Amino acid sequence: METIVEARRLTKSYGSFTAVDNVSFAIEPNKIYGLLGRNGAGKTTIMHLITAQLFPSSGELHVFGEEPYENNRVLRKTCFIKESQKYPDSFRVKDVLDTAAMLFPNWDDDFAKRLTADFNLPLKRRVKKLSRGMLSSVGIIIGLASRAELTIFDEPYLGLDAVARSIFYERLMEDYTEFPRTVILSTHLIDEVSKLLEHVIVINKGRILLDDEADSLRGRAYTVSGPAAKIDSYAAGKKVIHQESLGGSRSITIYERLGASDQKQAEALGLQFTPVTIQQLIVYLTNQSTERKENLS
Ligand SMILES: Nc1ncnc2c1ncn2[C@@H]1O[C@H](COP(=O)(O)OP(=O)(O)OP(=O)(O)O)[C@@H](O)[C@H]1O
Repeated sequence: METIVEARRLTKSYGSFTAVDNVSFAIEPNKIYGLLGRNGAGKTTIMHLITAQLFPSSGELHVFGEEPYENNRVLRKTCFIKESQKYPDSFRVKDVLDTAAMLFPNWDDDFAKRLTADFNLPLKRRVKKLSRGMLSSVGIIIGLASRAELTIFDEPYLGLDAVARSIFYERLMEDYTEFPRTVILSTHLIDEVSKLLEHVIVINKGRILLDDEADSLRGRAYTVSGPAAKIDSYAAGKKVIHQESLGGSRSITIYERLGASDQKQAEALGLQFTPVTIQQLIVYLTNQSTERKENLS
């Protein structure tokens, strides 16, 4: 099957500021991607490039094998749900859903109705009278019921409570299992979504910091803790990406897979291991690259 998005040396500058800097990546079909990174990293800019709302300054971008600009073949297969989507003032929830039904060829009206009930959305209420969280659920319903081959959610849940967010994750997983498609999810709630993600792309200051399968990232680093002197001797020659000390104890996170000989060495020293979540890994790596750049400048 064809690659859904292919970016080669993609760059987007705003005046003298480069928001997306020479990035290359591929989005494969029928996978859920996490597009992650700190505020201002360049995630939304990348999503706007993919959905033809921005032109690249340089580099190549193909979506469904074609350039996306003013290309209806590409755009009708794509659904982009953004944080603060605006709807016409006169529209009721029903009008918004009816309009979406006309735009997306794979739209499932029954599914949209079930989701509307799940999120307790009043179909007849004017959109401008909805609460912040309700407005977010309108976007989520459109993103799910569109069943677009490429569905992109950019921080879709401003104001959405924890129950509604978990409904979103459950419905996404159920529907994706039955109707596989490509989903890009950009969020800061990494722990919450990490079970859904199959592939993770981390952007940092406009560049790609990580681009890997989620399963592979799960074992990529580990934390080891114990008395400071023993930890220091264990850390020698290893790539430490984070450390914390409290009294005479120290805990360090090592950016390596835990090999059998490391495990033996740590056990001989009486040290304790804990796994590192994807969220922790990203926090440590993005902090580290910020610190490194600040030290160099
Ligand atoms: N139209 C614009 N003109 C100038 N700079 C811009 C413009 N749009 C975005 N930027 C800058 O580009 C950088 C990347 O912004 P972008 O919105 O892509 O980040 P993001 O990763 O989506 O951040 P967040 O997680 O906060 O939404 C930021 O420094 C932002 O200020």
